[in-house]
Amino acid sequence: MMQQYLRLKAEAGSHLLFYRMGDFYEMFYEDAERGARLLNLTLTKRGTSNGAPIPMAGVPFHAMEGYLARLVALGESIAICEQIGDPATSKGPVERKIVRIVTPGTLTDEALLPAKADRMIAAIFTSRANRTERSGLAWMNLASGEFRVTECAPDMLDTELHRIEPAEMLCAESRRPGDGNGMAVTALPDWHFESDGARDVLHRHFAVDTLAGFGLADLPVATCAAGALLRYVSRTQAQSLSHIQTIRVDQAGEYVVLDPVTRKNLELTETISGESAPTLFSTLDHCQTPMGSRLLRRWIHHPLRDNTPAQQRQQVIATFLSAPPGDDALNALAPLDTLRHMLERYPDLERIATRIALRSVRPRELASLREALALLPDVAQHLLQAFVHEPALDAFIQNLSLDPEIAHLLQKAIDPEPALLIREGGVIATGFDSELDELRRLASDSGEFLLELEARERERTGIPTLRVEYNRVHGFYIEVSRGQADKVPAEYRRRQTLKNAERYITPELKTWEDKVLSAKDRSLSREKWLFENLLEQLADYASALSQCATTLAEVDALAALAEHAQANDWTAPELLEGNEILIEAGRHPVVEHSIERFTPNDCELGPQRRMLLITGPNMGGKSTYMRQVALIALLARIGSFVPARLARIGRLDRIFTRIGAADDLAGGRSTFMMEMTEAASILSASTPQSLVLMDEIGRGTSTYDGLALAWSIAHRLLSHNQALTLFATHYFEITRLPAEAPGAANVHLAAAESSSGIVFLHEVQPGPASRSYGIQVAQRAGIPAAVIRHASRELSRLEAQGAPTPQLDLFSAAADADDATSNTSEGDSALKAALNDIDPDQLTPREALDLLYRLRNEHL
Ligand SMILES: Nc1ncnc2c1ncn2[C@@H]1O[C@H](COP(=O)(O)OP(=O)(O)OP(=O)(O)O)[C@@H](O)[C@H]1O
Repeated sequence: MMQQYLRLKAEAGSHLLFYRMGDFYEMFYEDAERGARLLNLTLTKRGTSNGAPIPMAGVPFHAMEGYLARLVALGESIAICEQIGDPATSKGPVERKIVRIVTPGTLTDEALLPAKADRMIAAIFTSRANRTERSGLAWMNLASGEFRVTECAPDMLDTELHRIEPAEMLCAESRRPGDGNGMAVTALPDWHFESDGARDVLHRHFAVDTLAGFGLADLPVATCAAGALLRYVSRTQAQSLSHIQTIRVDQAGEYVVLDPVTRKNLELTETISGESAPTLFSTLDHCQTPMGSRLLRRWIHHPLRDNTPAQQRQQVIATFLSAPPGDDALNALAPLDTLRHMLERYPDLERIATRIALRSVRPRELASLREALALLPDVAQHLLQAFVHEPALDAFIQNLSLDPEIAHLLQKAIDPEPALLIREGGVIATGFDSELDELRRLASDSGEFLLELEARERERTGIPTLRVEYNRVHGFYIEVSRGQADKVPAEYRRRQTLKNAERYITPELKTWEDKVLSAKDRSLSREKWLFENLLEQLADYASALSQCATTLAEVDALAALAEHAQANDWTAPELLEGNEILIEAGRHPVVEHSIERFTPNDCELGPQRRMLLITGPNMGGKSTYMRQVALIALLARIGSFVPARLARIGRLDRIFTRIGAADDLAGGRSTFMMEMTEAASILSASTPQSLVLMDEIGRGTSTYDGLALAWSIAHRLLSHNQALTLFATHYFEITRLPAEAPGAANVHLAAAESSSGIVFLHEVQPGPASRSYGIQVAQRAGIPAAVIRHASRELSRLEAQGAPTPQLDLFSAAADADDATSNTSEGDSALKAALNDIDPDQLTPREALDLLYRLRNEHL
């Protein structure tokens, strides 16, 4: 057996091997040690190898899913090996085979997948193409069948990976990145990425001779990544990947680029501290189905640059909101609410469709699919009748009309309440197959025959206590008490002797038993065969089903956005072609829920007013204001309504944020270094179509260095990048920038002082703030009164001394100073040389006086 194990382990490579033995999956050697440690299992021993005991650890087969989920969450991959031979007929160990490989990125099992997030697997490859270094990226959502590729410059790879958020990343062995960024990294042999081989894998899968039809002709590096990815994923699945039907190219420029820092700072789907709520997604996710939630999450991470698709979504939301409630009192729900109630009853159709394609769907999923399909016409009907005519809704209605044959087939084939697993039987409905019905009747119709036999035998033998019974070990038997045993007829054969009774079998009972037991076996295998046939038939509908699931997800996500817009008084933003952002009475979409009275604020940015310098006290609301502007712009770009009285949002290519940094200790970079790295990337990549958020740049170093840097960065953004910028700062000196540079304007968050301390008004007003109120804020934070008094005295002293205000243009000031110093030192040395040349003892008093005058004239 160990030989067989070692052969399979060699096949499994670095994956943990779950080796099926009876009711357990066992792990051996290092796998056992690793598995026991990760899963907290008892490590035992089995046999020896070279005299040393072999470590072993196992999990019960019925609990495998839970253990797999835990291992996958830890980034492990597992090869599952099953017994495929028949133990009764095998000589030596039963034949075993690796039937499935579970890796973090290739999950399709409901139990292992998060309901509200996609699990992607990606492959990256960087190589030279047309004399420039390019990075190719291919990614797949195995659970939905989505397969995409893109190419980018190598320095954008990290940004692209954060957009996709793969759970597992494949790379070439020789180009393994140092840090997986929380993803499980799997290195593959370099030749998997080799161009001809990769192309070949794709050609064979899609049964095509050229990839030009998919738009891959100009993406040679991405093609290599796509081939390697498809090869890897096929190996992990026992079934063909027939549901991967196409490959889509993500065009550069399709989405507003959000770098990893910005996704984090804006708390789109995760808070800065790593929680899942409150985030923009958790606030908006009123979806009724898991596939709707997943789509909404994808939308939030993929704001659109083009206005048209965003406007289409907006239009549907507006249509959902404009329909009045029904007339009759019984049906007083607004059509949107009715729609959402209908969606509530849908299972995860998207994933069921995939498991149909992979032939791994469970009987109960088919039952829920049957119920869901019965509801489809109602949803389509409702979309048609309750809302005004709208082209996008027409397309939805069309996609929701599936071939009725599939519902019909499920209705006929699947039992109203099917068993959990096909191997238990009880999945195929009565009436679907006459042979199965007959076998089932034979297998279960035992009651009457046995009663009749018992009555007949009692009468024939004259033993009134004679009983016909069954147990699993001995099968059917006739039991007679010991005292009556001498009365049994000659054809009774003894099966078992107990203390007080004898058990017999008769030829008639034996024949009947054989028939029943074999009928049971035959009915189970007939049922399994019928189920497999059914899956084959259903597989033909998998792509129509998945199309229908996508449509339901879209309807659900749009209905959720409509619901949120209605409940929170959001408005439809106007999407413009130019680069401008105009917001009236805007609110922060997440913070407005955690605060009783949120103060709305305006924002106006455009070609003539590209930068707002935002000042105001700590806690005044600067960060909230900046984030709310970015989030409103982002919401507009995903096609949602926005929290504002009015919003006009132009096209954006990127959103950048540089908001308070935490030390990147793991990456070995200090706060200041992080701050400057982020600022550097903004200065190098932002354009007039970018929205840039800069919060307190420069505060991580000494005052003058910080101020000088902040000033110069603001200046550069304004004059060179010309990006739409919100620039919050505590350096009041910078508020003089608008006087020098047109295109910048000062605003401040207002605060007032009252007898009980400072009051934050959270209102954005024109002009710079007059003071910083740092000491008042510190007082509110609970700094001891003695310290506050001391600080106030110190402040008055500094103000009285007229603490030097640094020159604004510090760099040129420094340069001037440098010049001055160098002049002085040159003068010094000339003076020194002149003095050195003098011999005072040789000078008359008159000559000494003349020399003194001369030196003064020359050197002062
Ligand atoms: N528009 C608003 N209406 C009501 N409350 C607000 C508003 N904006 C911010 N706040 C509240 O004020 C608090 C401080 O806001 P924020 O962190 O944005 O201030 P800040 O000026 O950036 O402070 P710091 O300079 O210390 O970072 C927030 O936690 C929020 O509760």
